[in-house]
Formats: sequence, C-alpha cells, structure tokens
Amino acid sequence: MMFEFRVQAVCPETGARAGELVTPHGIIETPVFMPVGTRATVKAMSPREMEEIEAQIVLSNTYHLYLRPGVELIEKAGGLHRFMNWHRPILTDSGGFQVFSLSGINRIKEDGVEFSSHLDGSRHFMTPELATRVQEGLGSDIAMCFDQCVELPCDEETARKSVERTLRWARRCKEVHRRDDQALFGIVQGALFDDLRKDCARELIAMDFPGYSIGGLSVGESHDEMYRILDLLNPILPQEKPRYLMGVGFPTNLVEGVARGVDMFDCVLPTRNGRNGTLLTSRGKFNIKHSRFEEDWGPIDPDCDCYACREFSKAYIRHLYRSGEMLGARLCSWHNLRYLISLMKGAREAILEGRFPQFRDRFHELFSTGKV
Ligand SMILES: Nc1ccc2nc(N)nc(O)c2c1
Ligand SMILES: [Zn+2]
Repeated sequence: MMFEFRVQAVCPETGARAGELVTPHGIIETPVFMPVGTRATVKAMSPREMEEIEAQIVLSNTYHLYLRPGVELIEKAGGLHRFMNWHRPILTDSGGFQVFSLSGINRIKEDGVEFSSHLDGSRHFMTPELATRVQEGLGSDIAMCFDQCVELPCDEETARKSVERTLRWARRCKEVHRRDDQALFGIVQGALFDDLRKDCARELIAMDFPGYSIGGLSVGESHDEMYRILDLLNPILPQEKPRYLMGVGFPTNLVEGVARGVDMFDCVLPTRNGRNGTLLTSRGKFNIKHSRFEEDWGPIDPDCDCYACREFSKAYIRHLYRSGEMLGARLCSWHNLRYLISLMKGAREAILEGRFPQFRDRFHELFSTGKV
C-alpha cells in the first residue's frame, strides 16, 4: 500500500489523535511537526542533522523550486529526494499561497494566476495543472492542490468566490494527477465564515482526497478564530484521513491544534526565529541577545536533549549571535526545530498512554511561566 493512514489512539476527552501515515519514503508518526525546507534545504541544517533531531518529513515549495532551479533540473537529478539527499518523506506546497504572498503583480484568471517572479520580475502563469505537474516532477510523497488563499480580513463574497475557485481548481488538480506513489491533499478554504468552511470541506470530501489540509489560517487571525474554525471542521473532516493545518505554528497553537484533531503541522517559525535569536523552550520564548544571558552558563532549555542544549551555554550562544557568527543561527535553529519535534512526540506518547489532557495542562502551565 503506497499511502495509508492508521489512527492508533484517540483521546476521549478532546478527540486528539495519534496515528501512522505510511508513505513510499517511510512511516510518519503523528501528530507531527514538519520543518520547512522551502528551497530544498531546511535553512542551516544538513539532512544528517535533521535525522539526528528525528525530523520525519520536510516541506518544500513548488513556487520557489519552479522558479529556481526549475523542475526540469530536479527531474534530471532523479527527483527532489535525490537532489537534496533527503530520503525520508517530503511534502510540497502547491504554490497557491506563495504566488499571492511572494510574487509581484499577480492577476487571478479562471485558468490560473499570472504573476511576476520575485527573483527577476519575469512573468509566469501558474495553473492547477502546472502546479500538479511540477509536484509530480519533484516526486514529493504528499502534494497539495492549487488553491486560492484570501487575505484577512475579507468580506463574505470575496471568501465565497475564493472557495468556489479553490474547488474548481481542486477538481482540475485531481483530474490530471497521475502518480500513485504521491498523495494529493485537498485544501479547505473559506476564511473565517463557518458556512463557507463547511461547504468547502464537504465538496472536497465528495472528491475523496487521501488527506485534507486546512488552509487560509495563520494569516493574521486571532488564536480564538483559528480554534473556532478547527472546532468547526474537526467533526466534518473524515476521522480516518490525516488533517494538516498549514503554516502553524507557535507551540501553543500546535498543542491546541492537536487537541482539535489536527495530525500535521508546518511552520517557518523555528528556523526564522532561530536566525534572529528567538528561542522556543518548554518555559516560554526569549531572545538570546538579552544582556541577562551574558554570564548564563546553563543550556537554552534544561528539558531539551538537543546538541545545542547538551553542549553549549546561553552565554556562548549569545556571544555567537552578537558576533554574527553562523554557528549562532545554526544552534538556535537546531534547538527550535528539536523543541517542536519533541513537543509533538510528547503529545503523541501522551495520547497513546491516555494522558493527553494532563500533557496539555502541564504544557500550558510551564510554557506560560516564561521563567527562563
Ligand atoms: N498559512 C498558510 C500557509 C501555507 C498555505 N499554503 C496553501 N497552499 N494554502 C494556504 O491557505 C496556506 C496557508
Ligand atoms: Zn535544545
């Protein structure tokens, strides 16, 4: 079986799930945090180091790789796994979101989106068919439909049009998708409008995708608005299929997303924050450049088993960061990635052992102390 999802345990109080996602490049244990490797690399980390921190799957981006180096080159290399020397699962985003958030002057047509490359201003036309074809060329294990994510706030009419277009585009992606060793997920849109979200989910479910992504969130809405949409979709999305919350996120959002039936997460936070010295820890977040760490000989996080926490002091990492040394950004990224991966591993174990409510309470109690 190329692609299979097994729910192994469900928390009776919350509905949080522990599962296994079988893919051609390995089994993913969920809930899972997926590090983002936009341009075929998780910034500052080698594949060997990613294996050491037990990353199970990484994300890459159709939009970026289509523009540079181009899918043709990656196909000549034997696909994205060979090109980047990462032989565990890869998920690719379709470019729907990036075209709107990164490219210059984009014009949405029924057929697709006309946009200018953020690299050199060249004009391109991305369609659902092309986005699907590129992902098949990259050879990711999990691909995304080409969708339209609207900016918030937006009126209901705009959101409704984006849902209808997203559904038409999802049908077109599904029609041209051929690789049976690649799972194509539908993406639920609908902004913050309950009926649109429900209608979009139901239409996608009728198309019978192997997994469902929740798009259009982590785009500036409040935590409560995000949680309201998750509470709405949780009972509607098929229990036996994986749910992927796109672009999330911050530790509290991960734990609360798991509590609302989400299985998969991705976010640039750990590496982006790592590069600016912001550290995510079991006791909250802080920035290493603060003077209070000048003579702090302790680890970033006493509860963390990562290389940065085992081998270096905050004082040293602060020195690296202030000196603009690359090792500073590497160690901070290394820790942040391991912290989020461990957080999801801990949630999974708690669900399997029937103690997820206690895990969730303990997490919030410790994380909110902010006592580093
Ligand atoms: N917050 C996000 C992040 C990535 C996304 N990717 C796609 N394709 N669609 C969305 O709505 C996203 C939202
Ligand atoms: Zn650490």
